[in-house]
Amino acid sequence: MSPLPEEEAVRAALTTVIDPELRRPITELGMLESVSITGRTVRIRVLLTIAGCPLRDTITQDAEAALSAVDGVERVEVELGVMDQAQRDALKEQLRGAGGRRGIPFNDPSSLTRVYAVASGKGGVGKSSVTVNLAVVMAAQGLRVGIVDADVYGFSVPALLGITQQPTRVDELILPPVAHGVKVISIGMFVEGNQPISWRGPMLHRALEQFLTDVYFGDLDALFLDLPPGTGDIAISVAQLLPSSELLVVTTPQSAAADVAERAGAMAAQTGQRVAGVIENMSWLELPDGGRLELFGAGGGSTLATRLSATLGTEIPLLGSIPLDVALREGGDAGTPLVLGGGTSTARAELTAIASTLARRPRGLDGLRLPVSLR
Ligand SMILES: Nc1ncnc2c1ncn2[C@@H]1O[C@H](COP(=O)(O)OP(=O)(O)OP(=O)(O)O)[C@@H](O)[C@H]1O
Repeated sequence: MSPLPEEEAVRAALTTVIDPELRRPITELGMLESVSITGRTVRIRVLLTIAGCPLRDTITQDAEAALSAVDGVERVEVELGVMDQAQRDALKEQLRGAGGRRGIPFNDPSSLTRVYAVASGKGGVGKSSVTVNLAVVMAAQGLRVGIVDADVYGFSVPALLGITQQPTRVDELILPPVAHGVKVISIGMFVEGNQPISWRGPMLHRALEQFLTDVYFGDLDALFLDLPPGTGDIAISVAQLLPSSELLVVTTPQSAAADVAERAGAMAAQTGQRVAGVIENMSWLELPDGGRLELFGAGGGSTLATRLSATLGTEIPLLGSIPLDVALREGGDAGTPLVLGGGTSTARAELTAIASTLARRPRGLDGLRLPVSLR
């Protein structure tokens, strides 16, 4: 018969129970109120941030599983409670840093998060599909990744990632849902059903500012912003609110699409943002005989990269060319991005290669920019 469970082992096991939204061990977040061991029975009391915490069952199950695996434990009882205001304040202070620092954490000089604003000239070129696949690949590679769906009129990121859960609010702090390892916030999570949004520029600016200030992303390696197509208010707000963000410009190979995308990329000359590169999507369709059908023509991506390099006076790379792939569209419809599935495909390989290139780019302090004003 195994020896009776020891408190040290029980507490060690609890460090593996991660709060699904905050993505940190419950033991570090002030959520573990008490542990008691009587013979082979372990009782713990866990404090949730709010009463209706949607992930209470996940936390309970994870704690039960972790404790059951401890030597000598035969019975586990998990009791749930709710933090009081003082405990919530302490948690918020811990998450935000001493003094409950407000402001956009990605602009902090110590932030090492690479911020990529994904832009396109025209709509429907696959900007959102590319964004979610890149983010999911990076998360699968072990990076901490977030997405802000800033495509206010055509928000689609939650559906592409299969998210139906609402963000949890801890007072004014918003905890983003996590899907496939990626923290996601979208304006679509704050509107009823499929309501159209008819906000004007200043409201959009404030909404985006609130996302960037009040949403707790924690330390991220990469943050993607899915912009609306074109060079509208949101693109300008992103440049103002996140001056160190870099643009990724998505286009199809069609020359007309590349022309429009050039305007979106060239905006960087006015905002002082960098362009991290061009991504060509829907580049060709692979035929059953192995041939390629260039449905939308050819060369738009490399033409765009060349022209942006000339306009901006710096080398802008074509990061990759992603073919049309039925599985990519199906994965989006099902909420399970293509890159998660098994099997091989050129689209998957290209997305993975682009994500690796972006993940390798260091974000040093030289990447920091001072805020610009375009008004
Ligand atoms: N490489 C691809 N192969 C097959 N289908 C694709 C590919 N890229 C995107 N699609 C499909 O094309 C449609 C448009 O893609 P998506 O919504 O990602 O574009 P978008 O540029 O973000 O559009 P918008 O900005 O107008 O919302 C979707 O149905 C998506 O599944």
